[in-house]
Amino acid sequence: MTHVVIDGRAIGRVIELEIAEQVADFIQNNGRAPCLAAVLVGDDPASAVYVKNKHLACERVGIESKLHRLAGSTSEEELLDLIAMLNDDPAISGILVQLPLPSQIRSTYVLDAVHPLKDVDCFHPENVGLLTQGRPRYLPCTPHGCLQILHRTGLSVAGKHVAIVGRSDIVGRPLATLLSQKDSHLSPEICNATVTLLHSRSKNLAAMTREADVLIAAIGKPKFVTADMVKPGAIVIDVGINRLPEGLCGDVDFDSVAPISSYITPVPKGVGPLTITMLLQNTLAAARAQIGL
Ligand SMILES: Nc1nc(=O)c2c([nH]1)NC[C@@H]1CN(c3ccc(C(=O)N[C@@H](CCC(=O)O)C(=O)O)cc3)C=[N+]21
Repeated sequence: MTHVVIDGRAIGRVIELEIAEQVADFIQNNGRAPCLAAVLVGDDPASAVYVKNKHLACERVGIESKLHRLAGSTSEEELLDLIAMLNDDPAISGILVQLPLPSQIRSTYVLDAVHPLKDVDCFHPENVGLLTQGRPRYLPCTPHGCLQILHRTGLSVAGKHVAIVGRSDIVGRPLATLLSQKDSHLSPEICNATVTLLHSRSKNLAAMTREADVLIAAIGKPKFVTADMVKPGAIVIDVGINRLPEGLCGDVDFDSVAPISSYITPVPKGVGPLTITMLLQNTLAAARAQIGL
């Protein structure tokens, strides 16, 4: 079967052009640019790459970005103090606390402390609640990236069986919420899915993934999804980013799965770049929200 390898980087660049135009309008009307504050605690090399990619993406669309680098030994209280300062600073539109945080810091406490209007990750319970009720303030970046990939490739999930492997608060669960909702802000084709949310305790996992028209892998296990788990002709979206000695790889065994898929996202240059593009969109939305737009 012929399959299409979806170019997430190219889709991201198209959306960036749209965002750049809106950022230019915002600057013209308000005399200043939206500004993202990124907080990086410790020196995890992968986190450093992501934060740098986010900074470069902000530059491309005209969003300002300020990086706050804290030592790996930073206390929860010190981090909360910084967040309180960023919450109160009218020059800051959005706040991103890069995960994972060092073990002495309780992520939940810290993420709950970010002002809901500045919560560009959509991790705050108020924003998760709004999302769940179908009236989102912000969409979480990686799930939104997956929706955009489907939408901009002209694919549909309406009425189809979507299997998501992985129930994380950051990807799997919000994605299941969005895809199964009655309405979509993007298009009627990107909602109304029948969603199966699979996880480490699921029995007969492969039997269920094989039933899926759209299979989304977000479990953080390198090459977990193999050809025998995929229905021929399925759309396969790989959210995983794993660092192996031989390089980056996703949660899908690309070489065996690609030939039986109809559409598949690669790693890198699949969902990853879209995650960052959607962060830019949320930062612009946050800047607007703060001036009551
Ligand atoms: N508060 C918070 N928000 C996040 O959104 C968040 C986070 N913490 N912690 C880590 C994960 C992971 N994540 C990625 C972002 C960009 C790429 C990305 O740019 N990927 C490129 C390549 C990157 C590379 O070379 O490593 C690609 O797939 O082509 C990947 C993964 C955001 N996350």
